[in-house]
Amino acid sequence: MMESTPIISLYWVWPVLLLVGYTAGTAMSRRLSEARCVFPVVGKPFAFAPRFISNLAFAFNATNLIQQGYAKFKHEAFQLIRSTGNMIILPHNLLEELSTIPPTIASPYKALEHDLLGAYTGLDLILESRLHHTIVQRKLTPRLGLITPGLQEELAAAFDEELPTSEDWREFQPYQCIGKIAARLSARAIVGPAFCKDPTWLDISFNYTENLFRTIVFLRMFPPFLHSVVCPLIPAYWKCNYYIRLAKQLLVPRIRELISQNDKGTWAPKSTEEDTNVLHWMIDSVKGRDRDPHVLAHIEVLLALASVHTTLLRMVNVLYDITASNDGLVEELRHEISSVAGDSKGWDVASYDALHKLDSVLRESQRMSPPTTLGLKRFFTEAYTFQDGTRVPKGAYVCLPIHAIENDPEITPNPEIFDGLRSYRMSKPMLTNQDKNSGKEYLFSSPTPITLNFGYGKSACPGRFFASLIVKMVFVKILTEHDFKFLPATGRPSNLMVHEFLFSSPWQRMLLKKKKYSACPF
Ligand code: HEM
Repeated sequence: MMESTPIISLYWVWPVLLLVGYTAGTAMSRRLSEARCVFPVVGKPFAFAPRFISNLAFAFNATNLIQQGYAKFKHEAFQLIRSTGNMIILPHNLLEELSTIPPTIASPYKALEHDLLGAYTGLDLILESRLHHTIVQRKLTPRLGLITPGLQEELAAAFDEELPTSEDWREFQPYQCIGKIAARLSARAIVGPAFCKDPTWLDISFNYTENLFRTIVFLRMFPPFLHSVVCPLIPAYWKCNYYIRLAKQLLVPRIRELISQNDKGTWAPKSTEEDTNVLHWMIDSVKGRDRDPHVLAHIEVLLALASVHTTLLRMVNVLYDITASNDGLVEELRHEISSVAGDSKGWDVASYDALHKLDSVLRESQRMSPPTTLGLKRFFTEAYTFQDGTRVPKGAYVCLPIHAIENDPEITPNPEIFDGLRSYRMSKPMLTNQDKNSGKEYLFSSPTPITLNFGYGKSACPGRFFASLIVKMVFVKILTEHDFKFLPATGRPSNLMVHEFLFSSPWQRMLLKKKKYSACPF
């Protein structure tokens, strides 16, 4: 399912394009962005470094540059340079105000579309349709209890098919195996049982994202005015478009059929296993321009983009983090699962909510290995002056250094140490409280002023509750049915950092064996 693509096929073209692009781009874009902002620039390797050198420095060293900027300008804004324009990095104290500026002025989705080069990757649909957001927020999240049994069934089948089942130690590649499991879990919720085992859908839902990131990582090496020239030369770009076409071929006939039945009043989703999925809810609720089978199929691909690799990254990192911790954490998590299972009559969505220690591990893992080191990304469609006088010009791309904030020793003591039960210890005194919301601010799925990986405020990730559920599901299963360890003489692999993104090595191997007796509660 997961192929590796050589990004560069016409190797001689690249040096020529780089040279032409950078010569022109340096002059143009410096004039465009630096002149408009008064904020200090961080990340120039030397005083008169041309823009392309600063862009390369950002591509290969972004995390350190952001950290340096944060250390130097903690309470004021600064700029970082990348090929697609300068970024204004705001100080933490502007978080509350930034998160309440209406999207018509500070747009999160224009920033996302800009980041993921929407015109080339198909992501520009999010500027026209917000259905992917509303459907997750209004339909999927309130129905997590309803879909939990189906997800558990899918997970059990995926474990049997994708992980080694031997009771002796066997090598496996966590990214590859868990990638397939994450794709199947997301598929069960997004496209439902009719398509969730379909190899074509699983291929699309995994490889569209892989190729999207290959395209943007490569394209961002070039100034924007060269993107339309460079793009057709990148195989990953063709693949992105191919996967969107393939998704339409696969899903459109079924969507068309259901829309027609829905229009005639002969079909509406019931509470059956078959109908409990995002695709069916969308068809039933969508109106106007979005009621187009091609748009709906495209939105399905965007939902796979939003959910598969984000949850995969968390699953793989949690596995590495708990394997690396030699303080009895794994046993403590197993004990928590068995005591929650023992205390409750059945195993349902509430049981996952009761796994406070596991929740704390997820949150700590995301603090140390987030998907991106920058967050609260906003594109300003008009100039704006913050209450403290910080002025952002029209057309500015603005964000917060969330990884630096969360790992600031003044906010998180000993931030370099993975302390799986850090949040659990803070929430524990409140857990006995009768108030259901008590301790909620320490949850993995709760954005707070110091935990910003899901965003913050109204535009925070609507899929975070689903993400929390399926990551916990995977760990309940793996902890109760398997033992795992690193290969001899190896340890926790480092994260791969490119631009502001953190990736996980796809080739890493570990050892896994199935326990003789399963204590899995589902
Ligand atoms: C650990 C996993 C995940 C992380 C870290 C994550 C993170 C984020 C972040 C940072 C945003 C942008 C928030 C902002 O604008 O400030 C976002 C948006 C979003 N996420 Fe997630 N997410 C995760 C999982 C999911 C899942 C599983 C789904 C779907 C079921 C999902 C669906 C979305 C959608 C629909 C948006 C809105 C995009 C837009 O505005 O166009 N996410 N997510």
